[in-house]
Amino acid sequence: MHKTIAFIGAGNMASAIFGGMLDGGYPAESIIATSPDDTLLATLRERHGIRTHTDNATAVNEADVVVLAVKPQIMRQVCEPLREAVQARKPLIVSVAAGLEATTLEGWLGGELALIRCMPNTPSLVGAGAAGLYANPRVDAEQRELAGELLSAVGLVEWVAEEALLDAVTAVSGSGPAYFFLFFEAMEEAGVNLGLPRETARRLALQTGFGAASMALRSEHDPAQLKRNVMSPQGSTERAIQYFEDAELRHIVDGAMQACAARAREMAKDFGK
Ligand SMILES: NC(=O)C1=CN([C@@H]2O[C@H](COP(=O)(O)OP(=O)(O)OC[C@H]3O[C@@H](n4cnc5c(N)ncnc54)[C@H](O)[C@@H]3O)[C@@H](O)[C@H]2O)C=CC1
Ligand SMILES: O=C(O)[C@@H]1CCC=N1
Repeated sequence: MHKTIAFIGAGNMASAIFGGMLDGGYPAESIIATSPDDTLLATLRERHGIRTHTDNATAVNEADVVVLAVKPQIMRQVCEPLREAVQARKPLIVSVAAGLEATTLEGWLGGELALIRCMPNTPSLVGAGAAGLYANPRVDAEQRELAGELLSAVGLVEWVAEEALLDAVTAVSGSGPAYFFLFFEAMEEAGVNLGLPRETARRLALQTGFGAASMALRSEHDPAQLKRNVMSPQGSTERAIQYFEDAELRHIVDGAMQACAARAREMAKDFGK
């Protein structure tokens, strides 16, 4: 018997998760999505056959698991009206919101709850997600297993022991897809500058990213060794890697990820009031 999962908010992240779950065989009738946007909900019903509601409390009343997937900015105004429904039913709560702390969410939802904070990413849509999960002390072993199972249907799941580490997960994998998309954009542009047709440059860059990640995931060698294997002595790769090192790419990556994690911490303050 599949648990009924209600996604409160049916945007990019929620649809990436339930889209991946549906592809993995999760029954459409066990998934509910909510949004104030009727047109979006009609599209989701048509495309996926899932159930939808414009009223969030109605969805909570039917759910075993409630996934909070609205923007952090509006989380409070979405959670507070759900107090009664949530406290009556006590479903497992899973928040995918960046920054917002478990105790803040419990407060908005009217008191102590089994709550899992999850930092997923959008490649969940193609079953290649990577998510960091933190369970508050009220989550029991069965709920932990359930959340792990749901998210592992759409990719890698890594549990973290301390809630604060979710800000680091945000910097690595939550926001990470955007870094790679930026890199692909830059590689495509450079390929065009070198004379390739844009579509060719794009396909080659994307396939190379996919190939490098697939290979590294399966290899017994670490990425540093795999990189050295591509660098023939006095060859072309050596020049490119030297250019990256001289331009302090590692320092740039570290700075960008520090900034990302710092913003996640700030968001807890800005939107957690
Ligand atoms: N986009 C990403 O790559 C990631 C996003 N997240 C988190 O996921 C959450 C959602 O982000 P996105 O999906 O990107 O945003 P989005 O803007 O695509 O989706 C938000 C959805 O909430 C709906 N919504 C607005 N008001 C609502 C209400 N009162 N009740 C129910 N639904 C309502 C909107 O219709 C929209 O479909 C955020 O908290 C973000 O921090 C986490 C990891 C990655
Ligand atoms: O940019 C954001 O705030 C969200 C969290 C991780 C990815 N997107």
